[in-house]
Amino acid sequence: MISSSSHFSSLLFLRKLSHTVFVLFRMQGRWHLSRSMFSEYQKLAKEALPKMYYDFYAGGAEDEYSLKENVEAFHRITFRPRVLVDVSRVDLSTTILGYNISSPIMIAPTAYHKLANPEGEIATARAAAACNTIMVLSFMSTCTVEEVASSCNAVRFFQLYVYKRRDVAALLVQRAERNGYKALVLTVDVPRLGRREADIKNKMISVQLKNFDGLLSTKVANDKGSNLEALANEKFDASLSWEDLAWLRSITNLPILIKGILTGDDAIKAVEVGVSGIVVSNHGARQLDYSPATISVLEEVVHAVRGKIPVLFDGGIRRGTDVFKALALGAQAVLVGRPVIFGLAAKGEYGVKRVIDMLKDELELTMALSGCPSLKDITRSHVRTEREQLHSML
Ligand SMILES: Cc1cc2nc3c(=O)[nH]c(=O)nc-3n(C[C@H](O)[C@H](O)[C@H](O)COP(=O)(O)O)c2cc1C
Ligand SMILES: CCCCC(=O)C(=O)O
Repeated sequence: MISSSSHFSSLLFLRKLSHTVFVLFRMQGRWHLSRSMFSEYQKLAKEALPKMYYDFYAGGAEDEYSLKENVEAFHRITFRPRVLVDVSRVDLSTTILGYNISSPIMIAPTAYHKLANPEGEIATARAAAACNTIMVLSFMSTCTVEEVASSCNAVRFFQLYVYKRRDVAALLVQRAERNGYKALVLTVDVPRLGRREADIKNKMISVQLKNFDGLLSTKVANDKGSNLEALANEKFDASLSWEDLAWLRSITNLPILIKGILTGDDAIKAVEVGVSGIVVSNHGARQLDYSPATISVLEEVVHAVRGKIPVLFDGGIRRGTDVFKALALGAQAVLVGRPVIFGLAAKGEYGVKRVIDMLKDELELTMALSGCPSLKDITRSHVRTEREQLHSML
């Protein structure tokens, strides 16, 4: 059904498979969603994608307990807002490893963007540049390190998996360094791939990745289950350990961040081996099911690190209020995974930009309503965790 209004040149009411009704409206030659909520982008992505790809992007490991918890644990944290603070200007800008970005919302490394949109990681990188934020390019990207580097001037970090073929990892690190990537993000929570049951049922494909052309084959084709799982279990080096950080440091001058820390103990080890930062992450609940919701362990990690290195955070960020909560509990910035992919699948580069802008707008409003004109004004006492709520009832 199409109608028009005095405000918008045209309106399109859509009734989705679920019971939600929302409105697409055309303004200044572009289509916009009336309520640009994550769930609406997720629905659009679901409709746009073949089931196999949607399930790969959306899914988690086994019972998907952690997948739900990553999101729901945020719902159990409430605010302690302050009033009568001048919030006529709210400043979201920050600095990560010395790079200025417009807000503390970065793009997490996620594999296979061309399965979501033909432009793949190039579209995502251009959106990152337009939003003036940092994109972490996945080791398993479908566009090459060089293609993404030459597509835009976004500050880019490179995520690293270490294959048994260490020479391949070393070569990719050199290529990233040569092409202006500013840091390495070593992902440490995939000695083997988690059991993702939808991918097993769908026989998820594993395509040849251009980054590895002439080096090794990443294409697996059997019909025994997830080809991606077969690939990871064949190629990834499950012997990788803390000692190997010395090897990594010996082959690069880039700062190294470790992604996949969930305990204070491991955070202390990360500080000891001299990395430049850590990312508190359970890999979007795709690896070890029943690992804790990441927001529930952030504070433990922050305490262990004692301000020695920056702590970044990912997992379950769907709203600006979630970003605020993570910052209040000590994160320097957050990374978002699925929201970016759903934006990309629904509307390409524009969709990624919209998703990031939506989170930024929501964060700005949350800061204004909590009495925080800048990020440094956000403190631990602006939130109330579930534990604190339970204590106050005793
Ligand atoms: C489809 C998909 C692919 C991913 N691929 C990678 C990857 O290649 N490397 C990596 O370090 N993390 C990968 N991750 C994990 C993300 O970097 C991030 O930890 C997670 O998505 C954050 O949770 P969120 O999706 O709830 O924002 C992937 C996550 C998803 C959903
Ligand atoms: C084989 C690894 C695939 C990318 C990844 O890290 C993920 O799907 O979570």
